[in-house]
Amino acid sequence: MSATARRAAELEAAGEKAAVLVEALPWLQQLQGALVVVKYGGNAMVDDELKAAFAADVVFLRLAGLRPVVVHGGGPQISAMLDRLGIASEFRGGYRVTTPEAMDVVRMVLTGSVGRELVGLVNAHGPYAVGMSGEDAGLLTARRRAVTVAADDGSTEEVDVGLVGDVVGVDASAVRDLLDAGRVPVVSSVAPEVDEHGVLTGQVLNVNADSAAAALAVELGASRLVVLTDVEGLYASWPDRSSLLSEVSADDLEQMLPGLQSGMVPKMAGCLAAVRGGVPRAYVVDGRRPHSMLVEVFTDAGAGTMVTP
Ligand SMILES: Nc1ncnc2c1ncn2[C@@H]1O[C@H](COP(=O)(O)OP(=O)(O)O)[C@@H](O)[C@H]1O
Ligand SMILES: CC(=O)N[C@@H](CCC(=O)OP(=O)(O)O)C(=O)O
Repeated sequence: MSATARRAAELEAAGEKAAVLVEALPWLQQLQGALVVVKYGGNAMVDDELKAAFAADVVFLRLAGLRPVVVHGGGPQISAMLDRLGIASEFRGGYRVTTPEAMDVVRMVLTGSVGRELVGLVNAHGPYAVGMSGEDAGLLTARRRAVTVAADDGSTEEVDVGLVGDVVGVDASAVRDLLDAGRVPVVSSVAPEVDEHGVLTGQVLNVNADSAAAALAVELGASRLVVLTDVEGLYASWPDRSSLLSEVSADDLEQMLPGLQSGMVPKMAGCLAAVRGGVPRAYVVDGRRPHSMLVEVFTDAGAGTMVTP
């Protein structure tokens, strides 16, 4: 390639980069100060490069004038540790059956390991991230839940999944304090249990991270809930790859919910709860693609599946 042709190619590439920045401009204006809850799922956080790209995206949101809050899972990491310790674990209806022994490991892995790692990756860019769990400053409280599982004959049964909770209370004042101080809260989904009178029992519960993110997004009045996962988005008839939905309304999603499988159950129930609770948009995006969150937030085309009220 001649020097002139190379120069022309460089200028064209620079123009394309500028076009991307210009496309982001209206979104940057619209989203100044907007609170965005980002749920980072365990299956999209098994690769070091992806984790670093995710942390950079979070810092980008913060420096672009948004207010990101990260809620993280860690299902595969919990399963790996349970395996190492020889503790059996299984999922029913998308939720981990959690014995007291497993609960200790869930808490240790989510708050003590996965959360710490994310905080470190974000803070490689500056002192932004502060890790906390649902136990800190009364952030979350939860009540035990049973899980409804569909049998092959079409009937449903209630299954006891042990120390698994639904969020019943959110006190987000500590999260707001951190946001006001310019920090990025990084939250793990372990929550103290309350009884039917709202009294703390002294037990902690394992809360699915999608459900925790949705509850926090509602309480914070978030502008967006972005759920990163290990699939392109929601498929209308999984696993038919031609059935990817770019958009779904809350009403249509509610109809689909009983037919969904495995990890998609709490994820889509969370998105539904978020938009029904006042969050204008919830997105499920492919966390295996680096920077998919930035594409979702700052481009016209978006990525993944958008849930609207
Ligand atoms: N209708 C569906 N659309 C997309 N994925 C589905 C669907 N039904 C089941 N799945 C499965 O759900 C998985 C995502 O859930 P999960 O593994 O719990 O994610 P995460 O770890 O990100 O929370 C996908 O990888 C896919 O295998
Ligand atoms: C009750 C329940 O299933 N809790 C989850 C909590 C972690 C989580 O949600 O992690 P992902 O987002 O990576 O799936 C679990 O034990 O795996």
